[in-house]
Parts: sequence; structure tokens; C-alpha cells
Amino acid sequence: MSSRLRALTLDLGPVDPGAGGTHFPHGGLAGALEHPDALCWIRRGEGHVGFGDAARFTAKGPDRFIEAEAWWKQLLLDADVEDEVRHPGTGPLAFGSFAFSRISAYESRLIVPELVVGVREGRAWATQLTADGSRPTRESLRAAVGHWTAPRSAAGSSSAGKPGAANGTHLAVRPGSLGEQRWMAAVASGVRHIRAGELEKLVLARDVVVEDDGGIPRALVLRRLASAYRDCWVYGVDGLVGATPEMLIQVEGRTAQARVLAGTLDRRDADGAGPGYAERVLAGSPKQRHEHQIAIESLTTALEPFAEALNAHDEPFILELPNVFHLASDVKAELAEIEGHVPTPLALVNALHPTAAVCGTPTQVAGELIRELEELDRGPYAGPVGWLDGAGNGEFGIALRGGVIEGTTAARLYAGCGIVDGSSPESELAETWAKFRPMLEALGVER
Ligand SMILES: C=C(O[C@H]1C=CC=C(C(=O)O)[C@@H]1O)C(=O)O
Repeated sequence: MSSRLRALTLDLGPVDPGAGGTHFPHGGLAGALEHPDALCWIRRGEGHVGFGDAARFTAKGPDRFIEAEAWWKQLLLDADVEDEVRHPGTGPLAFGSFAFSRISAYESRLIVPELVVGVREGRAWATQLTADGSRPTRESLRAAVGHWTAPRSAAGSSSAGKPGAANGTHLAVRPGSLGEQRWMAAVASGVRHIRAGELEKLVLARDVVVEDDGGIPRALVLRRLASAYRDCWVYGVDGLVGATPEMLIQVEGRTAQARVLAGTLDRRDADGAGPGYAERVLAGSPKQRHEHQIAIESLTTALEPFAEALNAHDEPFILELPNVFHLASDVKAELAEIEGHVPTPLALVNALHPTAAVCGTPTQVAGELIRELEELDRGPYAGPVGWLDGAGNGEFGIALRGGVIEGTTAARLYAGCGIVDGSSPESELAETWAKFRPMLEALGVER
């Protein structure tokens, strides 16, 4: 039986070893990703890495966000917290991953780690958490940091280990639920439904499975994503791993922010085309602008009831990633107090998910067509993934550009595309390959 939650947070000093700071095995926070099951949330070298399992909540169904929120509140009620750092993410913290669909078989989850190491503005900190009656101390916390972040010699976890083909193991990519031809037929069918006026936009996804008989090197995949996709949020929650460029909602105090994406150009198609090409193809295309506008409206309409003030960029900007360019817009809101409370990250997630960037418009029609046409349980793909603390702060991205590790030797990768009137099945198929690329490369698959 678990007892009350106890948390101790200590400052570990600057991360820069030159300044006498914290030494993670490979430098920076991603260097703390040694343990194969580490929980991860990293962007531009900062964020949190968690280890162990002090407490866990799982749920399925339409109320998964609300039930998770109630569990977290209950756990915090009599928590014993000593926090010498006191900024977002310190003190009690849970990592979370939620199913895209209310009818998914995937268990949505919140995990309170036994240890969290974090970096913010160049300084490292650590929190030890217990729910077994023991009390964290300065000594036990420092011992836990040493234990969980120590370099490991197992294959695939050392920085020298290369994944997949480069390591001499056998790698294969096989089709998932639908092969390419059937998926393109589903896209064509989606376009027909749009032309018939049933809906404006639909996001259709597909999966592929990467098999590596040498074992999926989870920690190494996360480290590779954190180094190659620095502008994305790199997430790892149990088997779910990836690097998302899309922020569903980020809450710090009373400020909430989101990054809405829709409109994609494969970098390989832009190579050599000269400066301004992505701008012309994305921002200059009525189809891409329309798709993007639908995504922004779906987010702002859902966020408005929680906001005192809300700002979205008038003009989308071009987000440049190693694999693709996106049309992007940042939205910022000053949260309103509702019945004396600022809405929590999970209350906002409950209201915002699923946005038109991953489902479509209208939501219900798109959701039903997704079930019919994809023939796929999306599981946590395109669902919210992130963390929340005990003070009402948190970040939930949309679990894109990722996959789920199945067993020890397979990873199921997911990618989807916004379909509007005028979408071509062949181009959308090519776009899914561009969106699989971050994971394929991190797994060592050359394509
Ligand atoms: C659904 C995905 O991407 C979404 C986010 C950005 C751009 C998108 C697009 O241009 O279609 C998608 O809406 C995915 O990566 O699986």
C-alpha cells in the first residue's frame, strides 16, 4: 500500500562542467539518459529526465484526463514537500502519456518517478520522490542521482554504440495496419467525403514497424533525437518515444502557450531550391494556408473560454526542422481565474484535445472517419504527452514523430497528414515518409 508522497528538491549547480557544475555522463541533460527506461522531456538541452516508478495511475475512456487530474490532486493533498529551487517542474512531478482516442485499448498514464533530474536556464536540480513511507534526504538524493545516471556498459546504451545497421544487426521496415496502396485509397476516400461537404479537414495516419534483431536501443534513440531535433520536444514515457514539434499546451503560472502546425514541405524537395522556397510553397499556397487556418481556429476556439486575453500571430512563420518545414503559429493566452482557480494543464488538455492538426474539422465527423478509414488503434500517437508539477505548471505536446517500442526488438512508428480538398494520395504518402524520418534515422534505418 502506498503512503503519502514525499519530495525533496536540491539545486545541483550549473550544468557546465567547466564552471565546476554537474557532470552527466555525456554532458548536458540528454547525457543523463543512460537508463533504458528513463522518462524524458527535453528541448534545447533543458527539461527533465525521470527514473523509477514511485507511483502510477492508469485510465482508459473519455474521462481519462479528468480521472488523471483527480488522482494527481489527491496525491498532492497531503504531500510532504521540501523544495529549495521552486521553479516550474521542481517539487512533485509526473510524466504523462494519453491515448488519442476515447476508445483506444492504450492505457493513458501518469508516472511519478523516484528521481527527476532537470535543467533550467543552465542550472541542474534533482528531486527525489517516495510513496513508500521512506523520507528522502540530501544523502539519499545524491546517491540516487549517481545510481540512475551512471554510465552503463550494456550494448545500445553507451554513446559509442550505434543503432541498427551500423551496428551490424539486421534491420527491417515492414508495413503496419494498412499497406501503402490501401492507405492511399483511404486518403482518396477522405477527399471524396470532404468534396461531398461532410467535413472540411481530416487527418489520416498510418504505421510502419521497424524490427531490429539487435534490440531497440531506447536510450540511444532518445539521445539521438535530443541532439538532432533540438527545436522539438523529445519525449519518452514507457515505450512511447519521439520528438514532437507541436505544443498542445504549456502552462507556467497564468500564462499558457501553444504551437500550432499544419502545412508541411519535405526538406528533400526543397534542397537546392534557394532561399525563400519554403516560404513560397507553404505560406504562398492557398491549400496550405487553409489547412493551417483550420488548425489555429480549432485551438483558439477551445482555449478562449479559459483565457482573459489571447494572442495568435497574424501571419504564420516557417518552422525549419532537419526533416521538414512547417507552417507554424504560436498562440499565447493569459489564463482566467474560473471559480477562484487558474485552469490546470490537464483541464486545458481535456478541453483542447484533439485539435484539427491531428483529427480534423468538425471534430466528431473527422473522428468517426478516422476510425473507419485508418483501421488502426492510434494508441498514444497524436495524444497528449508531457509532464505536470504540483504548482499548476506543465507542458503537454502532441505525440507526433514518434513510435511505440513493442517487446525488445520492434518499434511501431506513426505519421499522419492533414487532408483537405485537393490533397493527392501520392504526395500525402511521401509526406508520411518525411515524418517517419526522425525515428527512422534515430533507429539507424537508411531510406
Ligand atoms: C499528424 C502529423 O502532423 C501534423 C502536424 C503538423 C503538420 C501536419 C500536416 O501538414 O499535415 C499534421 O497536421 C504527424 O506528424 O503525424
